[in-house]
Amino acid sequence: MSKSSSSLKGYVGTYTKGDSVGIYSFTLNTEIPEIKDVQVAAELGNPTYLTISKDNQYLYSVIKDGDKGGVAAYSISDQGELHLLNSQLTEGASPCHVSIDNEKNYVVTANYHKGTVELYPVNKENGSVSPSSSTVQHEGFGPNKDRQEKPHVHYSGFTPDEKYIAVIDLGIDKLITYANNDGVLEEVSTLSVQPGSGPRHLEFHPNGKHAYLMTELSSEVITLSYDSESGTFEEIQSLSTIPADFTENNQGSAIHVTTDGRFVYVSNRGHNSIAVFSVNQESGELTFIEHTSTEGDWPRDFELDPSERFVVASNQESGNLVLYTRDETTGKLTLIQSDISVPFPVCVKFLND
Ligand SMILES: O=C(O)[C@H](O)[C@@H](O)[C@H](O)[C@H](O)COP(=O)(O)O
Repeated sequence: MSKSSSSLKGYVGTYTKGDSVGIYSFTLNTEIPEIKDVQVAAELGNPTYLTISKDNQYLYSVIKDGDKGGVAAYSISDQGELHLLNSQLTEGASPCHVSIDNEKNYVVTANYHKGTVELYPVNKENGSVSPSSSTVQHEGFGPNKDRQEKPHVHYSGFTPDEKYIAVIDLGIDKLITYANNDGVLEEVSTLSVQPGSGPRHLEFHPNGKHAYLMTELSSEVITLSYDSESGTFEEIQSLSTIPADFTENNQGSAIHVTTDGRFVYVSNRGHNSIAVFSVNQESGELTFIEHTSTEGDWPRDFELDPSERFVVASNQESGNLVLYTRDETTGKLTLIQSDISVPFPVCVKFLND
C-alpha cells in the first residue's frame, strides 16, 4: 500500500465499551476521496493506542485482559489483516500509549494509572514482545487535586535519532528523557512545565531541533528546543489551543507535525476542534491559523495519512471518524466526510509508505 496507491489502509484503536470489540480497519480511497470498509481487525480488550513498525510488518497495541494490562503484538499480512503473535501482561491497569523504534528493537509503553514507563525488547525473528526488561515508577504529584494526585505517565516515544526516549507525565507536569542502556531505562534529564498544565503528548519537528508538547489540563501547545546530544528540552513559547472566549470544559488531546515541518495540528476535546498552527522555520515558534470543527464529540486523536493530503479525526464519544483534505500550502482543513461509524474510537494509524 504505497503512496502512489489510491487505497490506503488504516487502523483504529478503541475502548471496548458498547459495541466495540477491538481494533478496526478501514480503507481510504484517495481519489474519491472516501473512507469505507470499516471492519473488525482484531478482537481484544481496550486497544486504545496502536503503533505500526516502519516496515509495516508488525502492529503493537495496548491491551487490557481482565485485571491485567500490557502489550499485544500482531503481524500484518499483505492484505492488511492482523494475526496475533503474543502479548505480555502484568497485574493492574493497562498502559495508555505505545511506541516502537525504527529498527524494531524495543516497544515502550506509558501507563497513566500506574505512573510507570515500561520497555519491552522485541523478538527480532518474529516481532513478538518479550517480558519487560525495565520499568520506571514515577513519583510525585501536582497542584490539580483531581487529576494530579499522583504520577500519570501519558506518553512515551523515541527521539528522532532514537538515542533517547521522551516520556510525559501529566500528573507531575514533567517531560523526562531516558536513555536505553541495553534494555534498562536511565533518566538523563527533566523539564518541568507550568504546574497544573498536565502535559500529554509530544511530537518533534523534522529538523530534530524543536518539539511541540500538548497539555491536557491547560489546553496549550508548548514549543520546545531540543538538544539531541544531551537529550534536554527548553521551553520557547506557549499558546492556548482554544479561543479566549471559550469558557466550557476543554481537555487538550493529540498533536501532530507535518513532515515538511510547516504546520502543527492539535485536537481539543470539549471545544471539539482541530487547531492549526504554522511554524516559523528559524525559531520554531507557532502562529495560530484556524480552528476546524471535528463534527462530533471528544476528538481523542487524529492522524495525517502518509501523503499528508488527508487528516482523519476520531471522536471518542460520538463514535465517528471524520475525513478532511489538507491544503499543503495554507495548512487549512476542508471537511469531506463525517459519518464514518466506529464505536469509541481513540487513535487512528495508517500503514507507512
Ligand atoms: O485522556 C484523558 O481523558 C485523561 O488523561 C485520562 O482521564 C485518561 O484516563 C487517560 O488518558 C488514560 O486512559 P486509559 O488508561 O483509559 O487509556
